[in-house]
Amino acid sequence: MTTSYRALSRRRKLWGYITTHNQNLNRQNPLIPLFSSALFLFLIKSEQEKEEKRRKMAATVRAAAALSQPVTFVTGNAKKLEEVRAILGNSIPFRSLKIDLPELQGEPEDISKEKARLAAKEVSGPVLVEDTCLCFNALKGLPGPYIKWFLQKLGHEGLNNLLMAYEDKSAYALCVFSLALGPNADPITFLGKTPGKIVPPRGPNDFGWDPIFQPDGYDQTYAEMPKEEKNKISHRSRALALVKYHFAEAKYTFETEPSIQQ
Ligand SMILES: O=c1[nH]c(=O)c2ncn([C@@H]3O[C@H](COP(=O)(O)OP(=O)(O)OP(=O)(O)O)[C@@H](O)[C@H]3O)c2[nH]1
Ligand SMILES: [Mg+2]
Repeated sequence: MTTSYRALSRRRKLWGYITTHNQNLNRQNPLIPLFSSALFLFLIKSEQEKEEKRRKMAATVRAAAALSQPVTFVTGNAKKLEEVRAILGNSIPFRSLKIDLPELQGEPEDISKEKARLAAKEVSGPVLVEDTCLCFNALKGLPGPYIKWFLQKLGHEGLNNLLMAYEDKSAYALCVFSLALGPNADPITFLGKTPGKIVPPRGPNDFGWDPIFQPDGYDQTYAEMPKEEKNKISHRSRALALVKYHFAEAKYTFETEPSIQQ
């Protein structure tokens, strides 16, 4: 076991103190040298234990930050991947894998976390997934995570019709990213939300419900906006800003070469 310079000099000081005082005290009580040596050994031992603890803690932090491979973004949705690539650029080394994972029913965060657990098992390494919801305030947040199926069955017109009986057309787009550092790690979540309203479809029809969602403060729907504009204010970019911040703080290192974006 190696000993730090700080610990050695502390020990030298302590021994110096004990021997100087011993010379005076020895004359008064012959048991004092024995007692002071025991005290010295005790202090050294507890110092060694403290150092051992410090070393273990540093190793744990290093192990937590060392990932077996770059993060894999798992999604079955090519449009999502396109946006994630555009938003992240080269800020985080990641690769992608196209799997349409089964999805749990329930709250958005739980769905996203469970997706991450499944993905991490598939990949046997660190993964990033996301789950997107479109929530209508008049319907207390529904369709929410079930928007994919509502959109498939009802289309843009049907989604507008769901709100026909309500004056309140407000809605919000919610994105929940989950990062699992490995198959047995508890996923960490990052939420991004953009408020807006549901409108009759306008703009190109190339991504989901973009044509019927008009973000607050804008005259255009997501679909009508230039991609760069949507990526500045979208639910996805807001969640990814938190993901980026997390990576900057965590300073992960990779055991294999972090080849950027496959
Ligand atoms: O107009 C849109 N603008 C968006 O920004 C957006 N993001 C997602 N979606 C759609 O909303 C549902 C989410 O379901 P979802 O999160 O389960 O995604 P998914 O199943 O397509 O992919 P994934 O789960 O494999 O990642 C799916 O129908 C997606 O196409 C969007 N539509
Ligand atoms: Mg899905």
